[in-house]
Amino acid sequence: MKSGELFERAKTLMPGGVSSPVRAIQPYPFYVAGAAGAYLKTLDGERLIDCCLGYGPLLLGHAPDAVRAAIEAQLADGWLYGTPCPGEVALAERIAADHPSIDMVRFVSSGSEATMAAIRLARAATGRQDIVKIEGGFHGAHDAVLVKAGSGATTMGVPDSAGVVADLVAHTRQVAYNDLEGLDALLSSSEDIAALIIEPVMGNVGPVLPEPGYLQEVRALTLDYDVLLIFDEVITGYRLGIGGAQVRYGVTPDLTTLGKIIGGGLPIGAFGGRRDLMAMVAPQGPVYQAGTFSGNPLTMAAGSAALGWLHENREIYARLDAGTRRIEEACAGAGGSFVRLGSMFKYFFRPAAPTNYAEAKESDTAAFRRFWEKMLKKGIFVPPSQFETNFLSAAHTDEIIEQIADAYSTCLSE
Ligand SMILES: Cc1ncc(COP(=O)(O)O)c(C=O)c1O
Ligand SMILES: N[C@H](C=O)CCC(=O)O
Repeated sequence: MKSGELFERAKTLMPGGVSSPVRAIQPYPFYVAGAAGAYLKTLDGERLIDCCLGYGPLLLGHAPDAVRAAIEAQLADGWLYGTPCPGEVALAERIAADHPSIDMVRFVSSGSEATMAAIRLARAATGRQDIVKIEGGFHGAHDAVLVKAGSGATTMGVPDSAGVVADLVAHTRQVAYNDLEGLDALLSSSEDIAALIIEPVMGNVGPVLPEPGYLQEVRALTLDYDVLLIFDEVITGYRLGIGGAQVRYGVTPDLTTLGKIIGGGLPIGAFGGRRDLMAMVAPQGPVYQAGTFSGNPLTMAAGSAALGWLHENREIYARLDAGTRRIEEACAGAGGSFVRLGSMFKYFFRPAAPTNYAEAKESDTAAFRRFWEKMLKKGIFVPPSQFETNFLSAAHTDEIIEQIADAYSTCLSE
């Protein structure tokens, strides 16, 4: 009950008692005393298998040796300089080499900052004002993208935030995922569209997967209408393999946003793209963007260590893909739908796998909540929302995956 007492104190000090809305599990969230490998240790003395993994960054699991060693080595040399550090050049080289779309990159401190800056850059480069986003796509918590946003905005039932200037969101147009006709109609309806921003695989309402050919056609349409294509790979970057969704699907956007995994578990974001576009970013160009903690040496060291490890251990992608397949098998016949891609997965309380936001929202969220509680009692922590993706990490051994599969099978049949 230590967590319950702490949450009571927290609620008097922080809105909802938390630092990010999705964490406000009712009646109270568990507080974490420590984390290692695939496990969280709660303040109440429980040991949980973690399938939330910080909402995606921890592809190597908690506190992996390779990343910890890099952080410790950097700690000895300080952790904030306010001048360039060698680590940012190394991480930029790695990211540019891995992503067909990225010639140059700017580091920021969160995925939200990355998408905000990428949109500003797209507007500046095209001289146009509107952007198109996908219904249910989540690109962080800044004004332009808080319209029909997924993640906590859907879970809490407030898809549009209070306090957002109506004139600004009037420039954010929406289209359903996997709807090419709708996209074509929207792009043809206006000459003031700067960019389409899209999670290539939707990660904040499930996962929801692209239908065959969808992303290729999105690229073709944006080229036809001369609209910039921004892939938001904050979740999918390095999660779906080296080079993320753009390599997996063979589609090269104009700009890419990254975050989560590239920081090795420390706060990060990045946006990158073609040289002619990135040359517009200050101080090289007129698009202002800045940050005290951007490219800080600690995150750069952690990020390079994580990405270096992934390069050396690429076999984990196939192993984790087999892992989510094993969990899928355990859910067969339970009446809902299982969606998975590599180490991303979700069981939807809806008979057919959703193809877009509207369909995902048809899921039985009360049934999800009952299931979530049963899983927690069995020692498995999955994100506390039907609309957040579950993850596996390299620390999830085949034995641990078997335990997860067993828990799914039992909790869904009870
Ligand atoms: C696809 C996507 N884009 C952007 C963001 C924003 O990233 P951050 O939480 O680091 O601001 C997130 C997650 O929050 C995300 O999942
Ligand atoms: N879905 C979000 C990011 O991917 C969850 C993180 C948060 O809102 O705290």
